[in-house]
Amino acid sequence: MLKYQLYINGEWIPSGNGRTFSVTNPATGEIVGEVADATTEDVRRAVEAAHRAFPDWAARTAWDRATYLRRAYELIMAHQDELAELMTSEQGKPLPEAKGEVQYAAGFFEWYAEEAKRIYGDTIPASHPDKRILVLRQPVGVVAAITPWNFPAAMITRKIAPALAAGCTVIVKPAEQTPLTALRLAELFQEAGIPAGVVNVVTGTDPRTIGEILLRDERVRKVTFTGSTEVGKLIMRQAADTMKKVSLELGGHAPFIVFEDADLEKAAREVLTSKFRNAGQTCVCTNRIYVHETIADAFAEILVKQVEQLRVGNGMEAGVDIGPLIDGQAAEKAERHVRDAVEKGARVLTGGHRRSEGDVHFFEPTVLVGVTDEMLVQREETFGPVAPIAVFRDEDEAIRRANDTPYGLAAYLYTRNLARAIRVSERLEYGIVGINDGLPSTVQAPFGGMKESGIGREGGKYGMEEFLETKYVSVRLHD
Ligand SMILES: NC(=O)c1ccc[n+]([C@@H]2O[C@H](COP(=O)([O-])OP(=O)(O)OC[C@H]3O[C@@H](n4cnc5c(N)ncnc54)[C@H](O)[C@@H]3O)[C@@H](O)[C@H]2O)c1
Ligand SMILES: O=C[C@H](O)CS(=O)(=O)O
Repeated sequence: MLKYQLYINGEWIPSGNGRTFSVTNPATGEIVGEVADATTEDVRRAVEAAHRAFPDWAARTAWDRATYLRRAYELIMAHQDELAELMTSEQGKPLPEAKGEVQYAAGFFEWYAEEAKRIYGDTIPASHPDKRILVLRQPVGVVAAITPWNFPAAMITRKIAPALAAGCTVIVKPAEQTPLTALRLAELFQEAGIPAGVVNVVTGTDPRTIGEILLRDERVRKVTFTGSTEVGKLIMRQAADTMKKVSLELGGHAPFIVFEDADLEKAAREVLTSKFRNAGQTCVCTNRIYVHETIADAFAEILVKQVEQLRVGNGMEAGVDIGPLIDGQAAEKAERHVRDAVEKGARVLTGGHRRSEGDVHFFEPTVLVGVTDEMLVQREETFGPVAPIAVFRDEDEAIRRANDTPYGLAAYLYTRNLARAIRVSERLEYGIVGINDGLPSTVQAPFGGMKESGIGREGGKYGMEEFLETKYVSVRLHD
């Protein structure tokens, strides 16, 4: 069983009170790790370490910082099999998905090792002959990064790679369900030679208190949070007291619109990819499927055939497509959404059953038809393997219903009509739109949401902006 301490100021140290907490495998219920349960003093020590390390790290050249990021990329890739198994053991996703996430996570270090060298400023023609105008881009400072359990590696590297590239230092607080991957990554950052205090990892069972300390400390100049909209709103309120910059990657409720001219087999494949990745536990998973009324029955039949090929089980086993849900609450929510839909008139074409034993919770991949917008599944993020199909009559109706949600993270549509694809993608109120593409996420593109799905973007050149301040320097030339 893996045992980890806190990683603060380049050292591995126990919690101030020696307390630890267990990490369990959601597929078996077995304890797979024991990690330190940080005290308030430990968190303050991490902030102090990041604060002290910042001036030197910020003063290094971008080329110097880039060498560390590149080495981190190479180390993550060299350990991808080990990291994938560790991830599956604590989060449950099938091993091939875990390996894909590790490669995706490493990709942010590869991308930002290059992007570090392209943090350009400006000179602006002055309106006064004796003045010169310079615009500098400088690192924000100490960053607090709070991350979720569903992507234990990528949600960390998508934040800290640009932060380090910009010259910031970071305190990472991973989810209590999946700290092992974060701590193994910290070992690799240490091996890459990233200086003490530049990256710090604190783990704990009291995220509210840890968050309050990080948000209250004026030395922390930026908080970047990925998680539920509810907690994101709290973080945003807390950040106001010391005017921290915020990046919030929050909940989603993605619609997938299948138009009457779609290739039904291909459209069903894209819906399947988007809906059932990580057992439906991704923020960009399709949550609502709107199918044109003329093709709804044929589409549902094809989707069911594809869904019934999916194998549910322990993600460590070859051939498993759907791993366990993270906990009993997740299984209860999926069950509640199916029950509510059926009570209000929906029909289950496949799946619909929870398989729970002790702390282990599986949920069959499920397809519902006859879904209407009054049902919970159409109003709340399911975060589970439930695919509800509703029908629509025309394009305007589909767009109106797709936009009728407080969320605005990802949306999808399938059509072979180019004009319609562009027209609809422009009218969808979402930060990410997939046209005939159920898996748009990639390191070089901006990832993020509108409305209550968040603020800011991660990935690509846009992700660097979140960790930079813009400084205007005016120079008067005196004789
Ligand atoms: N937009 C994205 O990129 C993205 C990515 C992954 C997950 N999510 C969203 O996250 C949710 C699921 O993840 P989750 O269950 O880990 O979310 P969560 O909000 O419960 O937890 C996220 C992180 O915040 C911490 N946290 C919890 N309460 C806190 C508090 N009061 N103060 C400070 N930190 C606190 C947790 O320990 C964890 O590290 C879903 O809604 C999903 O859509 C969004
Ligand atoms: O759950 C949210 C992640 O951002 C998923 S993705 O792999 O980036 O699409």
